[in-house]
Amino acid sequence: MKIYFCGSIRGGRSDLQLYQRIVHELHKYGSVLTEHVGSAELSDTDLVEDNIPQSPVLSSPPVLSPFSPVPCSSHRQVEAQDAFSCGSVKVCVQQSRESSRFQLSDKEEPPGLLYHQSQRDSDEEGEEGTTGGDRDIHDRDVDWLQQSDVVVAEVTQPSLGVGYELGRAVDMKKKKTLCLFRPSSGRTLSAMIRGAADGERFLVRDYSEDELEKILEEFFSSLK
Ligand SMILES: O=c1[nH]c(=O)n([C@H]2C[C@H](O)[C@@H](COP(=O)(O)O)O2)cc1CO
Repeated sequence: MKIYFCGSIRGGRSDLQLYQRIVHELHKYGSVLTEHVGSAELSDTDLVEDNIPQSPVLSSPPVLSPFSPVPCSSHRQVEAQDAFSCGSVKVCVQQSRESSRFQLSDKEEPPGLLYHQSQRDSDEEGEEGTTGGDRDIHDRDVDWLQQSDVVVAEVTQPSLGVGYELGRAVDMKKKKTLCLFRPSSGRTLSAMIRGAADGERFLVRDYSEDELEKILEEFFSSLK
């Protein structure tokens, strides 16, 4: 069985470790065409001190100093001077090489407040060194999508690429698709994904990480 796994790359790599677990698990059921989605080489979550987050609404950056890492796989906690209240807040920030972006963690993120670094050139992100660049990545992935027997997507971290792949998969009439979403993230899944669920060919499953193996087992045994 050929499995196409979708997970965020340029959309943000905060779920990388989970993608690795999913890819590992999917190997039990077939060959995973998009193994690279779980590759640690496509991410770099090290906090670089000269890349201090800047608020788009402030003339000077908030004062941030590195704080000891919290027991959170993909974020670091920093203490930040809150320029709005003049108080001190603790926030989790994330920076990945793919997005060059700092983002407040899901749990602590006030609505609409994100600290962004400017994006790097797109050819520095995702799969580097692909000779034909983004065109080759796109064409190869659409080809793999067509070849695949099933699509499994982790959709908690929003990603344009994953959304696009799922839209294309819906149009490939016999493609069975499982979308996995973690409500514990505090996010709300796009209506364009949840609303596409038909309970048969396109499934959307809310889950927690400890249910992963069981859910995949159920999904793949339902295909037999
Ligand atoms: O370098 C890449 N390689 C690649 O295969 N993709 C595909 C696979 C992923 O499921 C999806 C991720 O999209 P995005 O990068 O917009 O988060 O797109 C995406 C990129 C970068 O956009």
